[in-house]
Amino acid sequence: MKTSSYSGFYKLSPEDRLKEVREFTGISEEEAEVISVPGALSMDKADHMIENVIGTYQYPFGVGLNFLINGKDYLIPMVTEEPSVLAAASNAAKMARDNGGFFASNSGSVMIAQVQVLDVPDPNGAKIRIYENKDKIIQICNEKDPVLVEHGGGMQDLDVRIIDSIIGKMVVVHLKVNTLDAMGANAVNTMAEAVAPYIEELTGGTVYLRILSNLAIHRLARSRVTVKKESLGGAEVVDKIIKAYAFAAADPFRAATHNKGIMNGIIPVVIATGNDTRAIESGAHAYAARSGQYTSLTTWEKNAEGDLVGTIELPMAVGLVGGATKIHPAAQIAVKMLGVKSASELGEIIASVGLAQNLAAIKALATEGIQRGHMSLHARNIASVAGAKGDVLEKIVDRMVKEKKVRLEYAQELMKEYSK
Ligand SMILES: CC(C)(COP(=O)([O-])OP(=O)([O-])OC[C@H]1O[C@@H](n2cnc3c(N)ncnc32)[C@H](O)[C@@H]1OP(=O)([O-])[O-])[C@@H](O)C(=O)NCCC(=O)NCCSC(=O)C[C@@](C)(O)CC(=O)[O-]
Ligand SMILES: NC(=O)C1=CN([C@@H]2O[C@H](COP(=O)(O)OP(=O)(O)OC[C@H]3O[C@@H](n4cnc5c(N)ncnc54)[C@H](OP(=O)(O)O)[C@@H]3O)[C@@H](O)[C@H]2O)C=CC1
Repeated sequence: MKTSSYSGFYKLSPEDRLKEVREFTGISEEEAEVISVPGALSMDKADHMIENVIGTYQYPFGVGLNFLINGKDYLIPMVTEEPSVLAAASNAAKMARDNGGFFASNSGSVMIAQVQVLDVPDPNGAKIRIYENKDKIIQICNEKDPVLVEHGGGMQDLDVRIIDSIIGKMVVVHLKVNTLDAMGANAVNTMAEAVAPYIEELTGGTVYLRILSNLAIHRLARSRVTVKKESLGGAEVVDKIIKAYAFAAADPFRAATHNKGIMNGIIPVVIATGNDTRAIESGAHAYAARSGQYTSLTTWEKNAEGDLVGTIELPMAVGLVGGATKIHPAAQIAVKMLGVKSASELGEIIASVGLAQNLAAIKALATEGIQRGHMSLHARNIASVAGAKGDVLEKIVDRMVKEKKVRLEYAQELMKEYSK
């Protein structure tokens, strides 16, 4: 495998796929074993990750193909339980590839920590006193993380907000911290706790919560793609995709499902690289609702040539140091497979996968419907649950898809028929 583009990859055996992946990514035989041999996460490691450990739990690990992002080829490590997701991502990346793939960027890696102050006698005066003493606040925070500062990060700026609430006015300080290659939760929470007494001194109030915000508006990942109308099946398909997008942009009921389709691509990469899925989900959905109405995380429009232009922008608090990324052996292989040099680069890739995933889903929805592609792959799941293997499994899948009866009872009925 010389590039991330590989037609018919899915027809290979899992062993042959891994050989191809090794050739492209340069992972060693021992590293490959970490993902191919069950039990890579030892009980000892697991016991150090969470509490009350009694075992480990496995998910399939696959690769998204055909991705070209900022002119570089990537094989995307994806861990998910849902059939058709990797096929769909690879499918969209293949269509995008014909026209240069994805172009991604980011807004930097600044996280927000919130310090909530109550019972402030003069909130407006307190706000200005906090701004006046910004340098001292920065100094107190940065003393807590010399390593981050040494690498060029640390607290850089702050915002002060006065919020009306059911218990009266509260002053909320946003510490803006460049956490570089860390997701940053631990780093910013430590700073927020350290600076709280000084904030109380400045405001005359009482500090309550000191915690990061997952609405990471200063840590956005962005990606765009232009797909030739010919790669999509013609101008009519472009129009249909734009109509599908218009529905999501206008209606929160549809936007929730549209964005779920985006997360179908995003979360598997977040899991594979050992990052925090809840942080990414909450950030994405809060960002989608920032105008007051929950809406689509992507946009789709037509350019002057009639080709389809898609964009995505969302908070992307992922890290390469800290969290599970540095503990889970498979997460380290996933990061190595990507060959990423910074957390921002990882964020750009993840946003591009989300955009690709959305394209595949809405193209299917706007044309033939989701069931043919999705259900034909889901059928393999159902046939397997019914106990089918090998040739019999393939025959049962074929029958269920052709007869449009992808149901467990029918798979069981066919199982009986083929076992006679
Ligand atoms: C499923 C496909 C890709 C079939 O699509 P197709 O047109 O039958 O595919 P194809 O045979 O023309 O193949 C095109 C490429 O797709 C990939 N591909 C094709 N088949 C496989 C496979 N078996 N295993 C791995 N990869 C596969 C592969 O890269 C292949 O290139 P090739 O290798 O042939 O050069 C298409 O129908 C599709 O993209 N569907 C979208 C499916 C989807 O979005 N699934 C997510 C679950 S549904 C959901 O949860 C989200 C949703 C829908 O509700 C979101 C929303 O509402 O917006
Ligand atoms: N609301 C939320 O989302 C919350 C999430 N979490 C969890 O927090 C975890 C992530 O915390 P995080 O702070 O990222 O992890 P860590 O605290 O483990 O790692 C970050 C630290 O690594 C050190 N470091 C070394 N090299 C670098 C570099 N190049 N760039 C940045 N930092 C570097 C820094 O200093 P030093 O060595 O001095 O530490 C930095 O503070 C996740 O597991 C998440 O689930 C926790 C609370 C809330």
